[in-house]
Amino acid sequence: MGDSGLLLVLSGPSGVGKGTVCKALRERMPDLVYSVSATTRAPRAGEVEGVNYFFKTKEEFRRMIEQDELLEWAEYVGNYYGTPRLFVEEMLAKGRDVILEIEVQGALQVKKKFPQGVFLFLAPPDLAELENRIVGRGTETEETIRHRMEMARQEIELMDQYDYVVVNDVIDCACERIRSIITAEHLKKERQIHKYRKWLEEVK
Ligand SMILES: Nc1ncnc2c1ncn2[C@@H]1O[C@H](COP(=O)(O)OP(=O)(O)OP(=O)(O)O)[C@@H](O)[C@H]1O
Ligand SMILES: Nc1nc2c(ncn2[C@@H]2O[C@H](COP(=O)(O)O)[C@@H](O)[C@H]2O)c(=O)[nH]1
Repeated sequence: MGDSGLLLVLSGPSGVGKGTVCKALRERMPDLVYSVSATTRAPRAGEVEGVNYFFKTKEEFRRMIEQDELLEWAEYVGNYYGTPRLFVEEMLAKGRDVILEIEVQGALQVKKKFPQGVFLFLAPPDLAELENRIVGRGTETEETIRHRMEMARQEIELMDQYDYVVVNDVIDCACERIRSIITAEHLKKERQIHKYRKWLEEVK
């Protein structure tokens, strides 16, 4: 057992507010490292290469898969999304807490590879509010909104596979709930490390 950082996986349906809550959380917890994903989706207005995403062609993305450069990846509503593996591993090894903001198929892949991660499902107050948020963001076509809402219904069914469900009713409240979870997970980990060191001393 090393002193590596926590791997936090924030997941949930499109439009629930993962990006918004994650941004608020990072402002409150500046030491938290954000994992920038790779995607084949086209950049939205204002999105910056290397900040919001690493934008890739489908060929580039497939090459990343073949060369085992991704911790997880998924095809979501016609595009590929994935987490660059090396960056996450290096940051964790340095003892930094890393947060992934990813959809559900990818989160469940990470859970298989890295069960000691902390898996958080961000849930909407209800489906009508979820749809209001996706529509209100103004980034998707009607067709994509319909597809993302279909995905949301399937994703919500999987929420009991997560360690925590956090309702994003009010941004500040959701953010504080996640902050409390991170604090509690750190205390839990420190207690485990302490027990492990004590055991090592006893068997010396
Ligand atoms: N608690 C909240 N109350 C009201 N509106 C919210 C709340 N949280 C987020 N929003 C709004 O909902 C919209 C979607 O939020 P956001 O883009 O953060 O969702 P997301 O889960 O990251 O979506 P995606 O998975 O598609 O990237 C945004 O317009 C955001 O301002
Ligand atoms: N499995 C992964 N999902 C990811 C990753 N990065 C983002 N996402 C999720 O995809 C959908 C759509 O995102 P959008 O930016 O097009 O709205 C959303 O749920 C993101 O959280 C990733 O690396 N892996």
